[in-house]
Amino acid sequence: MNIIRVKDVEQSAEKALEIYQNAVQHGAKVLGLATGSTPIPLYQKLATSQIDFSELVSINLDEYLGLDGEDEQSYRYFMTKHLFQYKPFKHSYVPDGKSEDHEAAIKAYDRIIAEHPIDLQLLGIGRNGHIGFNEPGTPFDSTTHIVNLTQSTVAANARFFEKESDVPTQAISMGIASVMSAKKILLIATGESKAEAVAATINGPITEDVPASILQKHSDVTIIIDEAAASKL
Ligand SMILES: N[C@@H]1[C@@H](O)[C@H](O)[C@@H](COP(=O)(O)O)O[C@@H]1O
Repeated sequence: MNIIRVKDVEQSAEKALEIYQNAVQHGAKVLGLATGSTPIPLYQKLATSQIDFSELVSINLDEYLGLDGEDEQSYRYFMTKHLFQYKPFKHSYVPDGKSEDHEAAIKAYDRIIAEHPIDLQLLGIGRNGHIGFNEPGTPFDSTTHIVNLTQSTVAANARFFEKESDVPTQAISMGIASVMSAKKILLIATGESKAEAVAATINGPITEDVPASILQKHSDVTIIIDEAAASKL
């Protein structure tokens, strides 16, 4: 694991931008993307950068179940708002949260991942160590699947909704094995609320109780953390 400690959120985004510029210059064709508040400063820098994504494919980690791409709370909408409207990709895949046939949507997404091997996978991390929507206890060999969100995750994501009861309780998420199949992984964590999850991910045992701890087994992981997120290392 390559740990990059930075002073603050601004520096985390600057460092992450360098990694994207380098990856695209070296031929990256498929970018695995994440949502949540952590990647927003990076997306702002990518949106105003000189990088051309029009020949690249993006594959998002997850989507709430029951929301379609036009719903302002959906992750497809989030990605369009923060990145795709400024920097269109050749194709941007986001799991289908509105499919009537979840099994078909899951199989279709696994096929997309198999046909478009991810060169650089961006991750945030949940306060409980989840990656994507892979909550604690998710098998490390999981591929795309339907997840039941923990109360901690629903509460943490409620800030984007009118009220907590509006937060979907299920999602469709790339599995941990899907994430680990990426050639390169970049995890960004900022803020005190992630300090415990970061410490468990970097120094803790590899356990399904902390989904991100599996990253210790990946050959090319970079973790960018600010001082607050590094405070329990
Ligand atoms: N599905 C997303 C994750 O991909 C994200 O990493 C996490 C942390 O979000 P934030 O960066 O807002 O703390 O929230 C959600 O659960």
